Amino acid sequence: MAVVELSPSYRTQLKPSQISSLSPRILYHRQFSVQLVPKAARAGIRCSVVQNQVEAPVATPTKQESAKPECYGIFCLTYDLKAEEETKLWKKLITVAVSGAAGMISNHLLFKLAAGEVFGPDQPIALKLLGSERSFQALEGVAMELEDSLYPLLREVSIGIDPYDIFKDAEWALLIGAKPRGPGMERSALLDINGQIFAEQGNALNAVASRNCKVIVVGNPCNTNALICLKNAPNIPAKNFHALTRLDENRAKCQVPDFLNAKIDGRPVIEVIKDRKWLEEEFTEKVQKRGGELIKKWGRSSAASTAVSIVDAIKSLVTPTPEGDWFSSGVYTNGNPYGIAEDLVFSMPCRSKGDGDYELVKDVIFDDHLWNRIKKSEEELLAEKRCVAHLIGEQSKRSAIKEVGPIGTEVVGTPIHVQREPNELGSVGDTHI
Ligand SMILES: NC(=O)C1=CN([C@@H]2O[C@H](COP(=O)(O)OP(=O)(O)OC[C@H]3O[C@@H](n4cnc5c(N)ncnc54)[C@H](O)[C@@H]3O)[C@@H](O)[C@H]2O)C=CC1
Ligand SMILES: O=C([O-])CC(=O)C(=O)O
Repeated sequence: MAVVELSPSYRTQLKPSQISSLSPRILYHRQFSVQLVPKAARAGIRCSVVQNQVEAPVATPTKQESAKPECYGIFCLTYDLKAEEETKLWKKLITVAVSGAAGMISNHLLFKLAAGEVFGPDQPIALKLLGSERSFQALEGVAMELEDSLYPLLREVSIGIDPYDIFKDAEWALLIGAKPRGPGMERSALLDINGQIFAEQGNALNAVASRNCKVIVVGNPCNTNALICLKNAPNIPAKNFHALTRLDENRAKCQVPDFLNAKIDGRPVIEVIKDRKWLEEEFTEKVQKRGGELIKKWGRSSAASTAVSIVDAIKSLVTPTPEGDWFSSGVYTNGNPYGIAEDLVFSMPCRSKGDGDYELVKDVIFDDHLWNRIKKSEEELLAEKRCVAHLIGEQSKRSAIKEVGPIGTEVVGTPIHVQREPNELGSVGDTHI
């Protein structure tokens, strides 16, 4: 393989970290005889590799370009892919923002995103990573590991702690950054700590993200955090906001799928598994308590399986749902067919055409047992909503806006101002609801 020598003048344009990480990437791209164009681009520096040479770059920074946040290390380079047949077929670059990027879940997720496991092997990706002040060094570590992984599809990485920088033009925002619960805690107890984060990030998305940005809220309690987020982002359709409830679907499937609607060998589960008590009590409770049980064992909440469920949740939106199937996602209840209170984020059966959007499945069946549990979840979410009235209430930009639901229903956000009662969140369930 040819070794590329960087000219001294080129080196002077780069930070030491960039120089040390340049060669492997260049060598990699050399294998495909790709022309390199450093994304100096941003700073106006250009160079190309032709026959083992790197042209000395010429720096021509412009005012507008230098105002942009700097991308990380080797990712300050982008490549002109003209020479590469395969990459000619690649789709247009997408920008994915991830908050809590230095945390446990992201540590699994980011590498799946960069590898093409989520958006596909022909989808180049720019990752914009949001951390907190405390986690900034760790965030740099994450970016270094992404560099070292040499993912061809990963075209850009930026890191920062200001959501207004990091969410700029984001087409997907995966909001993971939030405090996890510890052993013995209820998820709803995180509301006081985490709710504010999602109000701020909703505001930032509203100001700078793509107008059709798809948002997946993971930080707990994810349903109510998603509600807070969407209420603070009225410029983005409420339908674009999801709470990650997919982990529970996956957990349920690993025990036994939805026992009323699912089939085993073409026969309804309840005909095959006759033990109704097990289905109603043990099965449901097992799924419900799974997160807490794992925290007891690990001392921290699920990370790898959560990352997998985020991948599943996104893939369900970007690939057509197979005939007769559906997936679970926490979505805004705006004209829902199941009679769930409007103006909540509630897990619903969804289908997608693969365009990032979804429609609700209207004919899922419930029995009294399931219906009672659903109603308890609804009560719990209504109580959480009352607790965050100050984050979604009168100050909320969206609450003043009349929205038209998917089936033409007009819904007006109705802020409720109720003081938090100490035991109001006495939780009935432990599932993402
Ligand atoms: N919806 C679901 O199915 C699941 C949700 N979760 C939730 O996901 C969240 C994150 O979990 P982990 O990654 O395990 O936690 P973690 O503690 O490992 O990582 C969280 C990261 O977020 C950062 N952070 C905190 N505030 C931030 C802010 N305002 N902006 C950007 N970053 C910020 C922290 O510095 C930390 O690096 C928790 O709230 C947890 O309860 C966890 C598992 C499943
Ligand atoms: O239980 C938690 O706090 C984390 C989580 O949401 C889960 O594992 O389901």
